[in-house]
Amino acid sequence: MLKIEKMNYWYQSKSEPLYHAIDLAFEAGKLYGILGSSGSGKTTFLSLIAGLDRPKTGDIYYNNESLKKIGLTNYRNQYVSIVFQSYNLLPYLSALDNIVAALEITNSQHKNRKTYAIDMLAKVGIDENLARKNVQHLSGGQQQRVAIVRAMCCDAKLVVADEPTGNLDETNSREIIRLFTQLAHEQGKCVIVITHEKEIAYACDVILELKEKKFTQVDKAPN
Ligand SMILES: Nc1ncnc2c1ncn2[C@@H]1O[C@H](COP(=O)(O)OP(=O)(O)OP(=O)(O)O)[C@@H](O)[C@H]1O
Repeated sequence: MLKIEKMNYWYQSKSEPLYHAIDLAFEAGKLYGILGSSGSGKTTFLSLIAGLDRPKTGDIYYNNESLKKIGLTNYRNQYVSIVFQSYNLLPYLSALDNIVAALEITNSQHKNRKTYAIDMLAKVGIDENLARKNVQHLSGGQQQRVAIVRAMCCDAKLVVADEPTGNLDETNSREIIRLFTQLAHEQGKCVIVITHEKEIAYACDVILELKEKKFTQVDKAPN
């Protein structure tokens, strides 16, 4: 689904590139965990594959089409969903209205967007009563579930998440990873999650570690 060829990036203020030219591929239906020490370039990598910034060299292909050709705005609107550590929900709106707004922005074809949003929220344990509350009154775990429902409802086949469990306790973190696994295995999406937590990474189908400017696949420890 996503192919990265000879990609590199550097910040103007830094004297050297962040990576050795990256060649990497991500498939649909799989959950990927990305590990790496602080400052290794994980968030920058995610912003490049999410189309928030452009590689300085090399290219990224979505279903064999270059992002340069697709256009970054088009790519972000249609093909990719982003889940942040800080949830990034629209404040002052209810969970329900957050989902309906996302369905409107992405021009979802669902006939009754409100009913669809209520059904989807119920699937992650947010009942209608809770769904009608201002999101700021929900707990961190509940807000992150709303953010994941937003990714689930949109047609985007690629979901990228930056430390989605960073602010959550163990129980909520497990639940979030379960939802990501569902997105990959049941909805056939390609889900790429950056995490500091080894347990989260080990729950993924493929673990990649960014170390010394290179991505290396990490073998899963035997159970
Ligand atoms: N806007 C920027 N301008 C200049 N340098 C930056 C900028 N953003 C990040 N950097 C630097 O680029 C390097 C990679 O940053 P990045 O945030 O991608 O790393 P990370 O692996 O996600 O780190 P963390 O795990 O701490 O979030 C770091 O040295 C960081 O200081």
